[in-house]
Amino acid sequence: MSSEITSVPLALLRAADFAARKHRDQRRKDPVQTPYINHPLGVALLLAESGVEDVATLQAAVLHDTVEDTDTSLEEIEREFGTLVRRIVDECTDDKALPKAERKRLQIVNAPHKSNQAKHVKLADKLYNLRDLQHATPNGWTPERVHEYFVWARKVTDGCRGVNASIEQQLDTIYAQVLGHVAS
Ligand SMILES: Nc1nc2c(ncn2[C@@H]2O[C@H](COP(=O)(O)OP(=O)(O)O)[C@@H](OP(=O)(O)OP(=O)(O)O)[C@H]2O)c(=O)[nH]1
Ligand SMILES: [Mn+2]
Repeated sequence: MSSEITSVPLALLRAADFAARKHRDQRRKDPVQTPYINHPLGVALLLAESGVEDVATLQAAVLHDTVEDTDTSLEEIEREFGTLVRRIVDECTDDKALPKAERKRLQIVNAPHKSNQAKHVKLADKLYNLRDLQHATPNGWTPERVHEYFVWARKVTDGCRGVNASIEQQLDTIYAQVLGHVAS
């Protein structure tokens, strides 16, 4: 299926349908328990609004949390969407078997070595989550935890710089608002 020539709308809607089914029982951590699917769709929308037209990148954005947060395997992603989308999703997937602090550290260390496409997805993922944090505090998060997420996200996105001026500008605006100075 993945090797068939397909239309852009079909490719994107297949990814959206797949992700919606995989995330169907999940909610965001905000007080109103927004459906989880709003997040990956919003990440892909941020990319499209920032001029990204690469279909594999947009599909990977829609699918980026399926392997990390649902029963989806990378083999399944490859079967449905091909090897390129699989690679990008893989690059955006934390190893949940590792302790949380190690996962967070590895995101900072590994960011500069990721592909251009994965850097796009990671930048938009963080932008979406930081905007969420500005609108509502996730259930159970202290102000310190929220602040730490901003500080950590900046370190990850610093390692992804140089791929999309629009998203990086939007991130800098948030960092200036919240952390008081822009990234160098
Ligand atoms: N800001 C915010 N985040 C929420 C909300 N609901 C779910 N999340 C998710 O929580 C993750 C960030 O929370 P953490 O405590 O740092 O990470 P963890 O859930 O993976 O342990 C993000 O995962 P992620 O997308 O995989 O990204 P990341 O862990 O790589 O940052 C984000 O998508 C919400 O209401 N607001
Ligand atoms: Mn995400």
